[in-house]
Amino acid sequence: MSNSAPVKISATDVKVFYGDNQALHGINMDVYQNEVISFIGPSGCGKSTFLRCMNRMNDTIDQCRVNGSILLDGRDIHDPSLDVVQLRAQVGMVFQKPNPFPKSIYENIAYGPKLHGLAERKADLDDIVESSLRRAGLWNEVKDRLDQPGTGLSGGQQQRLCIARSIAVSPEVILMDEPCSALDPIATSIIEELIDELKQNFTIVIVTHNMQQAARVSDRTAFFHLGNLIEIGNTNDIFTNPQQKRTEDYITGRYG
Ligand SMILES: Nc1ncnc2c1ncn2[C@@H]1O[C@H](COP(=O)(O)OP(=O)(O)OP(=O)(O)O)[C@@H](O)[C@H]1O
Repeated sequence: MSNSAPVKISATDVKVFYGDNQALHGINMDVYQNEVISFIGPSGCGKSTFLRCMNRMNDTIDQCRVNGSILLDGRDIHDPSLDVVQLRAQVGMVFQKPNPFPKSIYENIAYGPKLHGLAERKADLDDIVESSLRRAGLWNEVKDRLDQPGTGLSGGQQQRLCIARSIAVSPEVILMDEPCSALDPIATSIIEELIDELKQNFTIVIVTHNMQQAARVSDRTAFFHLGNLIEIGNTNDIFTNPQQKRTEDYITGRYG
């Protein structure tokens, strides 16, 4: 990934507190448009907390306080005039455990576009449902059973349904919090291939515990430790020639 790509998200001195416990100690990071960037680091180092800062999902957690600045396309996401529902459509999120709504496959995808007024006619909605499922690589598997419950799909299919659901509201960034940790190796490799295709159109930030996955899918990798960003760089450099001893210790399995 060339660092000449436009900056999509710019975080400056981001600090996060859960009550008295400080989880992030001043994170500075630019995320570039159409890159895949992985966050790695030992459990509890703040990867998910920082990911959730990017679409203000931490607002939903009691006691959680975020300081610092996060710009999306140059605009402060904490600006009081910003519509947070709109922000979460622009910066979508896919969670560790697939979480389809208890509705039909069709309704899982159609819900967001209806909420955001993206389709005036049923035919427009049908188009969004089909194109989202196609882009998530799921259309052929579900096109004959769109009226059946999303929860009846396999785990890997459910995760692709959740990715399709986030695509349906035309996001620019997709945040993925360990999206494959509940999936078997085949479903995992399908999602990894999908990430590779999605980066043509979206910026993707992924938290993963699986270092091989970070190495396979991401252009850049960021290593976190104890609430600090220790090192960020091209994935190949981070894995073959890390500049910081703590990064090297982690990727070589000396701790964590
Ligand atoms: N909802 C919460 N309430 C209180 N403290 C929290 C909450 N979520 C995270 N924390 C704390 O913030 C710190 C960072 O947690 P976070 O989940 O961001 O780390 P992580 O690197 O994503 O960990 P993991 O890899 O285990 O998911 C930890 O000390 C954790 O206990």
